[in-house]
Amino acid sequence: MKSAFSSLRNRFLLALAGVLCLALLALVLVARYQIAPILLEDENRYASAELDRAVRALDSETGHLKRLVEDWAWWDDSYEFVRGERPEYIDSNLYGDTLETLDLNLMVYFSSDNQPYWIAGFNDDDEFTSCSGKQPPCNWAINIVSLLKSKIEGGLEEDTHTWWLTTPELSMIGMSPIYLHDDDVPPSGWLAMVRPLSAEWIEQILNTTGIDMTFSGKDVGGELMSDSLERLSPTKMQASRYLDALPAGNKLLLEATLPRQRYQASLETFRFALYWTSGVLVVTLIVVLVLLERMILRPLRQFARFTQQLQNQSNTSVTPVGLLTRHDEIGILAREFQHLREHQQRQQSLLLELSQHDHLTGLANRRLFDERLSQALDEAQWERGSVATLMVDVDYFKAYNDHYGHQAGDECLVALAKCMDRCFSGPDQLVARTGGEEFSVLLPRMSLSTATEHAETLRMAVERLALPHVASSVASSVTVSIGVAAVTPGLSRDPVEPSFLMRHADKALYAAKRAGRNCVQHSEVELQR
Ligand SMILES: Nc1nc2c(ncn2[C@@H]2O[C@H](COP(=O)(O)OP(=O)(O)OP(=O)(O)O)[C@@H](O)[C@H]2O)c(=O)[nH]1
Repeated sequence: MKSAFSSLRNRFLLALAGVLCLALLALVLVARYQIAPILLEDENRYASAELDRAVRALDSETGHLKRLVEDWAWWDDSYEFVRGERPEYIDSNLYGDTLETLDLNLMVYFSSDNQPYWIAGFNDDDEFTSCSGKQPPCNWAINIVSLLKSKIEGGLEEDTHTWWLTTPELSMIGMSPIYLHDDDVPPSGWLAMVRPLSAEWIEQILNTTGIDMTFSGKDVGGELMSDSLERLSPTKMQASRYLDALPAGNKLLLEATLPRQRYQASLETFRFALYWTSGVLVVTLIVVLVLLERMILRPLRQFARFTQQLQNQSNTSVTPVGLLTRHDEIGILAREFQHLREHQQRQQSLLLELSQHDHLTGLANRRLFDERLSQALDEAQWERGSVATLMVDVDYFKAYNDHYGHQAGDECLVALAKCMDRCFSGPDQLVARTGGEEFSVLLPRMSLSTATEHAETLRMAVERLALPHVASSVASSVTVSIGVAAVTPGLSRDPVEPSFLMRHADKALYAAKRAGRNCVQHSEVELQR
């Protein structure tokens, strides 16, 4: 688990996925708390506008009834009829066909003292009756007549009035004062017409408006009722409006079932945008990951592999060219790393040089001499060859220092070192400063006699240098004593140790010193066979 999160790619993927989820959550929250309320508010306005449209259609219907009732009420014959001056009016006008043609189920004439003068209409059994208001056959209309009478007595401000009626059946009422056509005389009574909201009438309204509506009467006890909207399903909603109606306390309830396609279409558009946005975000995530992999992670892994190679294998691994030639930050990192590595390699070689060489003469030091002697002995072991060594010591060097000074002593040592280097410049031959004024020479693949000859050559070469040494008891110039030893390791039962050979060379040097100095002595090496 820990290693999964230590991966840059996994962490980046996780971070991007988190950002993606947050973005989607933000979109959903915006949809829920910003867009959905706007869409619902828009739907409310749409429902209200549809109700207004339905009400305008109903107003148009009451307008028709108003004009109809005015036509009759402002007819001179009607005026004379309610005054009792035209009894033939009944037979000429008030019969069943007339009401059917006019879509009415009741006509009531009120006399000027607000008493029902004549009633014509269809009773509960749908039989046409026409009678004086006080006669029993018209008792079926008593309730509605008394309702209209109370309206007239309550004082009507306008000339013509329309109302909705809820009982005994849903109807609309139109009333008008009865006037004489062209004389400016007071009205003589009232004419009321009642038109039922028949199935045919409702169907016609539905066709005209295109709105699916139902009508019902409600006794709300005079309460103020406001519009309401109920969302029945994702595709349908029901908008309701209460219209003033008679008798008092009643309302005509208009319920319109409306489609929700506006809301659905907007929602669908938003969903579409949401899906596309999500898709684009996911594609962006994938593209970013691919770019991250190609531009950053892959070169970083290559870089990491290279540094592992440096640790595990060798220091000679080459920094991949692809990394060095990049122009971005990874390229800068690779180049800086390369510079650091080169600097480190230079420091390393310098340290190696310092650790293996003598700083005064530049010759190899004892450490390097011992290493190379050991290698030479190993090789000679397999090749069955011999290895020779010389030990060279400056004669009376203390006296030289005392006489010429330490600085001159140093210069003398440097001159001797150069001389020895010149004498032993063959392959694998090595001259080392192994002590203060003591030098050692490694001569691989060389016998004791040849090495002794070379030692003699060196001794004479030093003499030829003719470095003045007035404090010496052996000569007027600087001289050296040389001890020579050689061994053939292949002849030995056990491996020959470097110290073993050097002990013999030291022994020979000691012999040369005892022999009066400025001479060469060699030592025979006896091996355990
Ligand atoms: N100038 C100089 N002197 C050194 C250096 N290293 C050692 N010496 C001197 O070399 C001298 C060696 O003296 P000894 O060991 O007594 O040997 P010697 O005087 O040469 O006598 P024999 O070896 O017996 O001939 C000492 O005085 C050291 O101070 C060096 O790097 N520079």
